Amino acid sequence: MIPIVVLSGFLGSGKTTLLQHALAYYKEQGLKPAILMNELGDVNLDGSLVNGQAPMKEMLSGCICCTIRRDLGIELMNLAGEYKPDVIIVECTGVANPMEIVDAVTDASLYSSMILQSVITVIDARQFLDFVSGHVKSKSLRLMQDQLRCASKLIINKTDLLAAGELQKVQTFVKELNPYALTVSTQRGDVDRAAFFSIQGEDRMDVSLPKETVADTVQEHHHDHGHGESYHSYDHVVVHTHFFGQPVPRARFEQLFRSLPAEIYRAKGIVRFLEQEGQMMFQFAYRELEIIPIRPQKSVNDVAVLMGENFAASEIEARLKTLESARKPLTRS
Ligand SMILES: Nc1nc2c(ncn2[C@@H]2O[C@H](COP(=O)(O)OP(=O)(O)OP(=O)(O)O)[C@@H](O)[C@H]2O)c(=O)[nH]1
Repeated sequence: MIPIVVLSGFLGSGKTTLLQHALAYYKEQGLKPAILMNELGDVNLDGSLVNGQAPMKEMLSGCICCTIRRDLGIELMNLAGEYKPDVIIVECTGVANPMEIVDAVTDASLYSSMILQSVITVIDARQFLDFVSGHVKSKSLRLMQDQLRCASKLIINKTDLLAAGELQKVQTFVKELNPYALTVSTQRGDVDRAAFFSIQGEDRMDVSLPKETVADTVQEHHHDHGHGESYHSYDHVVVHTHFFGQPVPRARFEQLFRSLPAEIYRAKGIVRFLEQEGQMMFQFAYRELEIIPIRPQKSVNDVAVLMGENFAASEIEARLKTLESARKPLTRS
């Protein structure tokens, strides 16, 4: 039986950061992990963060729920067959409905030797608190709650971004929504690795979810897009991909992210700056921007992927284009 560990959590909550801890743990234990990543955009940037550490398959797409329903089981079996891993970690896109993933994994376990080990959900503590206290009006609160409810293990992450006293509030909300999960509060997903990633049988999640619950939730989250197939209702989520044709001025790039509309929760990508040599990876998660120099082993595109709720992609595109029209003054020696 190959145990399957599902990493769930809203866009930018810290799943890939947690995945790094999981990979380190399995390595220490002498275990061979494999990874299945599902990204919302059509470029997988998280993949480049874990490249080479474990065999990986990617499922890239726009309409993730359908891809998941159709292909997740097949991809899991391909991974199992090709690499004979000791454990498979599934990192789902931040807008995946975890119930559907649990359902797909349990389906796969019916006709192959796999078993759902755990569903680990990561929460961005700051974002969650803003959502539940109504500071941010969002359809995504419902999704966050679903992700939280179906977890067997819960990580309240990014506690460094909370003010004094706020952590307790988050913990109370979380406990109300899911009193059963093993719950910890962390910075950068730094959990007790054995407790969270162990693949011992006795630690295994009970997969016998009442079927009606799954069916109800799935049904509730489905509707017809008018092209013959049903998709879940998180279709208010917009993904915009922009490929940069040239380097951009760093200060204006940072300024653009400081002034993004609140509906854009998450962005990531690779960019070159006029003032600096080499490529940079940037990560924008709930209003925080990080920029890290990278040295990719193979050539990678300069690209920005932005995700959020119903934002005007054309406006963002225009702003990114304007950024690109800035030129470095020619210096002659
Ligand atoms: N301040 C702070 N930032 C964090 C913490 N954990 C992760 N981050 C940052 O948050 C950003 C998103 O983290 P990821 O691990 O890529 O999040 P993710 O859930 O994999 O993102 P998606 O795959 O896009 O949904 C990165 O810039 C991380 O460095 C934390 O505890 N505190």
